[in-house]
Amino acid sequence: MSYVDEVMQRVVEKNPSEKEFHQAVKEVLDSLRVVIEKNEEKYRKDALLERITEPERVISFRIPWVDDKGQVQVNRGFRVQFNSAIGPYKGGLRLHPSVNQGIIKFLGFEQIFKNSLTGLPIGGGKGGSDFDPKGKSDREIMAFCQSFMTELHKYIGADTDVPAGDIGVGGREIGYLYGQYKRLTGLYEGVLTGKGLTYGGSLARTEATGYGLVYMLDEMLKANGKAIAGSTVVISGSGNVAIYATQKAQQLGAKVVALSDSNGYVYDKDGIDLDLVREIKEVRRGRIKEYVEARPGAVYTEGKGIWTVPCDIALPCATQNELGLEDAKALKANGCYAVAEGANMPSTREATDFFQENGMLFMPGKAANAGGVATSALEMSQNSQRLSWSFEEVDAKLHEIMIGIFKKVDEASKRYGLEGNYVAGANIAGFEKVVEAMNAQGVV
Ligand SMILES: NC(=O)C1=CN([C@@H]2O[C@H](COP(=O)(O)OP(=O)(O)OC[C@H]3O[C@@H](n4cnc5c(N)ncnc54)[C@H](O)[C@@H]3O)[C@@H](O)[C@H]2O)C=CC1
Ligand SMILES: O=C(O)CCC(=O)C(=O)O
Repeated sequence: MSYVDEVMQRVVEKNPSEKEFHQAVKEVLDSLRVVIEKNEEKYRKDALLERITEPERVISFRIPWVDDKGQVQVNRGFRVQFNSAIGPYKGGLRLHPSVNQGIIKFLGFEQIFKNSLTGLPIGGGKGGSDFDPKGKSDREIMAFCQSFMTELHKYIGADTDVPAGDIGVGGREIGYLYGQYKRLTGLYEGVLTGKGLTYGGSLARTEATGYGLVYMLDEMLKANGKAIAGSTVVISGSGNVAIYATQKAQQLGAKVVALSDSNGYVYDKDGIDLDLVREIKEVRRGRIKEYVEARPGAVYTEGKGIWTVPCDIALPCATQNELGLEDAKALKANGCYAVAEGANMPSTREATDFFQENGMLFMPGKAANAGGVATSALEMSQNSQRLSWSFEEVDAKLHEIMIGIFKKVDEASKRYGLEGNYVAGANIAGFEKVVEAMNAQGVV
């Protein structure tokens, strides 16, 4: 059996029931076959793949908090500190009822390679809880965040592990988490990113993941003789990533015709009114179906199905495995030629293979959505310098970083004779830097 297959088998045996983690590891290891085969014995002797697929540390803890009725609730919290070869652990916190150890491990594993691709000194980590923020009052959100940080603060720090937002964690939650960290430690330091602008946040971090996704899309299209201007775009989700991807795509001349949330999707043939979406989602914290109340020309459909809306470009920006094989086929049948992932692992392996086997351009999340974490690293730099850069300065750096990531991904795919396979390019280029750093630091 090849070394890659052996390790894959062991990952499944050692982590039963963590199916998203298996999926993420398999995708990376399959891409790395061409690299590993060149020096299989050395990698095997160094147990390199065993080390890279085993988190340095998995922390799991109880989060008790009191709801508005006076009832004590108990959630489970996680922080997976996956790999610190190239810098302090860095990655978001997710609050969603689906969160479990396998999901946090898949996200932490992806984060290692994504963070490596940014070119910045950040290792991979991820955390979260099965707490459901939907329908909770502000006070309940604060009580939960304070209890979460009461445990988490023991394991994080500005130079050791720097969490940020992810699904269910935005500016409000980061504020409550930061306040509690400061209260417990007495430290005013850049221990979290995505902070508010009045207490150490960076301009353009809110926009960064969505903007970065569209900058990456732009590079991929240009390299393949196409352009964003004049295209029709479908974007899933209506949270942080989806909103700012919509904004940048519109600025570059695209028409975004659909957005969704976990209940259903809206189709607006005249183009999405983003101010209205922001009012519903960012101010009212409402549901996307409220959109059609103010835009009678738009149509709301309950349930899945957003990928049946005809488009040139699809940007999945909601959650993992939201786009399966049948969705991929529907996109292709309706003329879609490019997919770039704003979410982490939103396309199933079958869908990804379909895109690649059917001549569609496909950029995986770990390259396409790296602008968020890259700008978090820029927030860390500003915190260390005790300076704040202008929006234009941060945005220009983000743009440059996304262009750089595209070049690395493209170059790595070509070096292995896999031109146009950006999945392989991203995994290989991300892996190479981490491995070099791991080798330099000995058996750790
Ligand atoms: N916020 C960031 O900076 C980054 C986020 N990401 C990824 O982007 C994705 C979206 O994250 P955010 O926009 O930050 O979160 P968010 O909480 O602001 O928005 C999440 C959106 O996805 C939808 N959603 C969640 N679960 C769903 C489900 N099961 N089915 C359909 N829709 C669902 C929600 O309704 C919401 O519209 C996630 O995969 C996240 O890991 C990736 C890189 C950075
Ligand atoms: O900004 C960060 O540190 C993390 C963003 C994130 O969670 C991600 O890249 O998936």
